[in-house]
Amino acid sequence: MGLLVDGKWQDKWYDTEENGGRFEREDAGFRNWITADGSAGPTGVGGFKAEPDRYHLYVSLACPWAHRTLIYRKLKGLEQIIPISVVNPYMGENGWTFAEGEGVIPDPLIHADYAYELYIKAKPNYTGRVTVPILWDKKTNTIVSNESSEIIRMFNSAFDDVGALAGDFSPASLLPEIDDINAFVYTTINNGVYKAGFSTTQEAYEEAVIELFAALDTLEARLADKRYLTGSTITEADWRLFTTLVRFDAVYVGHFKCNLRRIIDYPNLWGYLRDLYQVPGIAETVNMEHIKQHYYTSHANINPTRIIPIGPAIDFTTAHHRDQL
Ligand SMILES: N[C@@H](CCC(=O)N[C@@H](CS)C(=O)NCC(=O)O)C(=O)O
Repeated sequence: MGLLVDGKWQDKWYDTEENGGRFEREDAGFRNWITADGSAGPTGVGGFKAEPDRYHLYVSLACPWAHRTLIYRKLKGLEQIIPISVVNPYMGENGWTFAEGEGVIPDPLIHADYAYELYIKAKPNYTGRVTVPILWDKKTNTIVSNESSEIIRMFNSAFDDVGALAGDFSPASLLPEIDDINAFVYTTINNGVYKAGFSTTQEAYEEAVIELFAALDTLEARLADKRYLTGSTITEADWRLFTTLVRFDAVYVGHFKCNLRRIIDYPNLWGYLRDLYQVPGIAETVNMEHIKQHYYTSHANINPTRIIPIGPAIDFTTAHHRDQL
């Protein structure tokens, strides 16, 4: 685990000392957008037109942020249009690597051993953390974006005229509501589990866990009479919540000490999670081996023995009956 400083790799864990033991996530460094006509998106520069076989996506199957992009790639039928590479689940002193392992797909473009090489190739003096997902442009040899929330918005519509499947998970009419839910879910849940797990003081940990479970309680109530977060259709808000929920009982309860309750203890959230998991194509994007291996072996300060628990035995495929709502 580390970061690049002026294009040089440094092996360093997150610094929580300045914020009373609190983990603070750094903003992503590459924020351009692929658009249908190549014009600039909401941030960054233009020049990234949606074209088949121009872009490459680097992901970790363990990472909840990268998982969002894999879900959209699947649902929008972008598999032929945007190929992927998959990093090794173990993130050690060199950060993410393409070291051989089950499920790893090496980098066909610059044949990188380490993900940080892609960042240096894109920007030789890059300073910042080396995170996945990474959306790469083969034409200009650079990173278009390393911000998952923006990559999924691109995947949602930019490729619609070049072979993507129909489907809009952030329709204009629901966008304000989706954005509100996203902001709440990001702070309290998506990033909340990390704030709990990476905190280095009791106070910071408790603050995060209490906020996290209050948020889960709120969503449990919301999902009592709504099949999905905004109502009867699946939106981006659901997919963004899904990638955290699907990891929760296997990893966040034990490894990140988010253990007031499990997702299976919440009848509505548990049914909702199974409902989303059973959407065609989604189960294939969930790799529980990579998920468990990554967390339990990569954070030696949290789990020094690197023992991976064998449980819990969870079955995401049982009937959910949420279609009756
Ligand atoms: N804001 C980014 C965050 C991505 C992120 O933090 N990914 C994690 C993996 S789950 C990572 O690569 N961490 C490496 C590090 O922080 O050094 C996004 O949503 O795309």
